[in-house]
Amino acid sequence: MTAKYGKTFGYFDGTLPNLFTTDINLIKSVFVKDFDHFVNRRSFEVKRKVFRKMLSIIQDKEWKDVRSSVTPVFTTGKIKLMSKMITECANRLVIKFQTIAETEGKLDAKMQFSAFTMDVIARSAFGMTIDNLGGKDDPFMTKAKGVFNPPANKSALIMIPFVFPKLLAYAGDRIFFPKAFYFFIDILEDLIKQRSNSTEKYNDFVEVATEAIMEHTKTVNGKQVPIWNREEVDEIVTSQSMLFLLAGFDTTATTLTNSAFLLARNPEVQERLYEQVVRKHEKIGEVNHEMILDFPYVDHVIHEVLRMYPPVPRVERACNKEVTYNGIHIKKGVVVTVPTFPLHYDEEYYPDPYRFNPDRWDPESEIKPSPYVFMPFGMGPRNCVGMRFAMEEMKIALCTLVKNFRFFPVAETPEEMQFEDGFLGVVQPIHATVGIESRS
Ligand code: HEM
Repeated sequence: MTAKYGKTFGYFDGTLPNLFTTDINLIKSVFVKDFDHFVNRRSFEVKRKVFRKMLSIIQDKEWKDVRSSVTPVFTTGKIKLMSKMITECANRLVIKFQTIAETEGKLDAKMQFSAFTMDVIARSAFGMTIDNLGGKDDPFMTKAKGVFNPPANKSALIMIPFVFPKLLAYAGDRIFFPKAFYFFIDILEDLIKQRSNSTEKYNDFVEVATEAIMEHTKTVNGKQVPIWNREEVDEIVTSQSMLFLLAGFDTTATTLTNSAFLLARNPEVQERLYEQVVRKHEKIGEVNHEMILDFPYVDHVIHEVLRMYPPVPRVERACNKEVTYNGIHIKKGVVVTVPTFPLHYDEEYYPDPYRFNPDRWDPESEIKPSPYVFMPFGMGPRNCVGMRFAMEEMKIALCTLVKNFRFFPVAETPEEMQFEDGFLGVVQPIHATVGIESRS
């Protein structure tokens, strides 16, 4: 579409006017400079308990209050605490991959990385350690499939609430919130009840988020009082933990899958990363938070994976106050959408865009892209709140795996990554099988 109509053009999503753009100046204005005109995404009428409080759905002042309460969960200090648990999960993954390397010699990357990210989320958001994750009868994975890849995603009907958002409260409710959700919500509600009677320290998302949200105060008659009562705090924490699962599971699993694929297809990048991991490991002694702290090459590799295969194909903002840019008048109610694939493959911003080239992210590089045209995590004050956690998780997982294993293409590995059809959600890689051998 961008090749045919240019960087900015309009169309209707049903009744909803939508302005598509990959124009750097328009992106900068909408997502950063004039954020107060574009605070929300398109609005859905969600009435269900828990879902109605999710950060991605709530709007305006309520969004600002919850966002500023959840943000402290992802500060460096808190991430450092949670990173110990990520390292443990990555070490468990090594044991599993060792068996796979010795027996099958190839990896169903999407399945294995889904089990890994579920392990991390189960521990950090659900306070649980699960044995046999990724096993055939593991309920966490079975229910997660019901949530992430519902059969309805293959039907255009799932677009109804997007095209007619006011209908979500009625028509789309069942499609969007399948029963599998309640498996996770029940676990969270039980966990929060148990925790309220305990003094133990857990250092996980539920604990850190509860503390941060309870600390959030407002001024009433010159006094500081909590914004939310205990019941509201519990609902907000349950919502954000569910959203953690929704927003953090498939996106991270997909990016790790795409990384294994791109490393298998680009052995020179993989070897360079391996050599640098080994050197760092000799200094620090293990793959952990300290090791990945000042490690630019692993950053560049993951940036390039996210550029080539951004898991979220569209990022949007709804205009709440009209504004005009260079003759383009944007009225209240218009949705501005950035399609991430066309943006990340625009030759003006990324020379030789089909080449996997982590060096383009080197600060010394002549072709280093502008931050305003890189949107795997969205942009501006409403960008992905879990970005730092996701980067920590992916860096620890990649460094741990590259240190222990070598990925390579096998007969099933496609020349180029193929993606599933679907109307919503994360861009799903298919045929993501890669060969794996142990380095020891
Ligand atoms: C590779 C991993 C991930 C990718 C590519 C990703 C991508 C995105 C994108 C594109 C958005 C929309 C941003 C915008 O509109 O500007 C978003 C929002 C969000 N993400 Fe992520 N995400 C990832 C991991 C995570 C994780 C691990 C968490 C939770 C810990 C998370 C929580 C959220 C939340 C809560 C929002 C809504 C933010 C708001 O509306 O204020 N994401 N993410």
